[in-house]
Amino acid sequence: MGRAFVHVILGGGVAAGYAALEFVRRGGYSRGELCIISEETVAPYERPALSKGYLLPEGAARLPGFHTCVGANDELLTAKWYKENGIELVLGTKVITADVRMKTLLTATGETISYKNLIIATGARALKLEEFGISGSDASNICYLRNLDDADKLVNVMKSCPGGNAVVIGGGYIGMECAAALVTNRIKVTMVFPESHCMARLFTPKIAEYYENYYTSKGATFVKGTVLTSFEKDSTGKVTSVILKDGKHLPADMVVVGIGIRASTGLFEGQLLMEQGGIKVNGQMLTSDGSVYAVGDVAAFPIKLFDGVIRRLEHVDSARRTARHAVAAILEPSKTKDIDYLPFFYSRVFTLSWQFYGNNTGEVVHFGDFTNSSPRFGAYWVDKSRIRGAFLEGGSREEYEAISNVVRHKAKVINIAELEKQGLMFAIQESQKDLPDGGLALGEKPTYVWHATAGVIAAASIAAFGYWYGRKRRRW
Ligand SMILES: Cc1cc2nc3c(=O)[nH]c(=O)nc-3n(C[C@H](O)[C@H](O)[C@H](O)COP(=O)(O)OP(=O)(O)OC[C@H]3O[C@@H](n4cnc5c(N)ncnc54)[C@H](O)[C@@H]3O)c2cc1C
Ligand SMILES: NC(=O)c1ccc[n+]([C@@H]2O[C@H](COP(=O)([O-])OP(=O)(O)OC[C@H]3O[C@@H](n4cnc5c(N)ncnc54)[C@H](O)[C@@H]3O)[C@@H](O)[C@H]2O)c1
Ligand SMILES: O=C1O[C@H]([C@@H](O)CO)C(O)=C1O
Repeated sequence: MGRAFVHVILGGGVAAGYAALEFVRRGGYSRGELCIISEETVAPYERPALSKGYLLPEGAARLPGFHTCVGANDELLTAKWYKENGIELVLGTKVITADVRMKTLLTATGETISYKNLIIATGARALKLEEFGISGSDASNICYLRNLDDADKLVNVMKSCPGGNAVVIGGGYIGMECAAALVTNRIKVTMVFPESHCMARLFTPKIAEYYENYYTSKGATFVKGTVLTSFEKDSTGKVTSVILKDGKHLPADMVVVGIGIRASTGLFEGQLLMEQGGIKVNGQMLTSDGSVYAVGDVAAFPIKLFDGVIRRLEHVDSARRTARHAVAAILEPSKTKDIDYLPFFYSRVFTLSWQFYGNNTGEVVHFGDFTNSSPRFGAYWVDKSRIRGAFLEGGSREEYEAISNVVRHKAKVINIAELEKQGLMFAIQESQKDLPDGGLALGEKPTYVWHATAGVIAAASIAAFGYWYGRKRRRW
């Protein structure tokens, strides 16, 4: 007993939403031929909002305001939009087994759904402390953050302890963004993580120092280079303190845990080739099976810019673009080249905002002002005399565009000391080399605009003179 669709998108997160919009934009299906199956009970939404706008003390983001694809300044895809576009939303439905050979999916409700083309967009799940041998993280005041239910729990727990103590476990993206949100909600925050500095996956010690000093100035405390071993709880089972490896007790009215994710590949292990902890795909996002594609957090795909190295990226821009690419490959395979993706990560905490492009490999060259309270600083990563990665805090749209360009074009670096001196100007000047007339200051009009304007003024002046002279002659 079940339904058959031409295209099935398995998973209802960010990639699913962007894939659905691409199907509609390309008109590549008929009503009833496309469905999204999602364990979540709401239509795809911009997951990044959950650790930012959703946690604001006032004017917090709430659905339907952040359904996809508003995160990319595109259409708001509400449940009504899917209905209007003939896309079946099978929500609140977990797929429990997949049969790639038979092209069928079995849902927890006992339905078998068959497909011609499958896009796997199952994303990832948050790692639990129990997976590191630490029990008790199911307490009512311990919060993880992956989906809307988690975010609602986090908001409720936060509201239950105004002015209280929060311990944040993990110094990565979730840890940093939730810590900033907790401080903004006037909760006292202590962050605990095993590395010597925050965001160890991406930040240099110098960059990390800036953010740690900023957080400390906002009242946060860092306990670095250690891990928790257990929780102390009261008679109701609520956590009252976090016990660290060295025996230290951190008082806690609430705990937020952000210790990484695992890609949700389980349904397809043994059926599809895997790599980098994800489902391996080619430049068309096609898996080792000719009818199955994988996108977003779950997909391990070749990064052309890094000479085809297979990477699994856990970021929203990659989810959006790989999703669109898979739909293009399904609908117009002959016209769809291999994906040529420039890895792009970003974060916004407090009033700070940074962007990173490329790969953080090679020699690091820092630039800018690391002291200012309204900061503008960054770094380049240089490998074999080429820019491989670039980071900028507090840039303008044009400046972010400039650093993305030097990474995309692997800009040549002759002299490291010179690069350090030029700093951001290096990226701006390099980017202007591609513009007409050899370049211009940021925001200036290209010369050809001035030439054209001068031409129009000159022609108008000659015409006016001729008219006046003619009038004068006639009068005479
Ligand atoms: C709190 C938070 C904030 C973030 N902020 C940023 C940010 O600022 N910038 C950034 O670049 N990235 C950010 N990310 C990462 C970004 O959200 C992810 O990279 C992106 O969501 C990946 O999209 P996806 O569609 O692959 O997976 P997801 O968005 O996780 O969607 C997967 C979907 O599949 C469903 N699913 C999984 N298994 C099944 C199953 N068996 N049956 C049915 N449904 C299933 C899930 O319920 C979910 O709906 C953030 C992530 C989180 C959690
Ligand atoms: N702005 C963004 O791009 C953004 C924002 C939020 C989430 N995300 C994504 O969501 C996912 C989850 O983020 P995350 O912060 O959980 O993962 P992460 O990988 O960014 O950070 C995990 C952190 O957990 C800590 N850790 C690891 N093992 C631990 C242990 N046993 N005990 C204590 N601490 C431990 C480490 O400090 C590590 O930095 C990631 O894929 C991330 O890319 C991205
Ligand atoms: O990409 C994102 O989407 C949400 C929000 O912009 C949606 O409105 C958010 O906070 C991001 O970082």
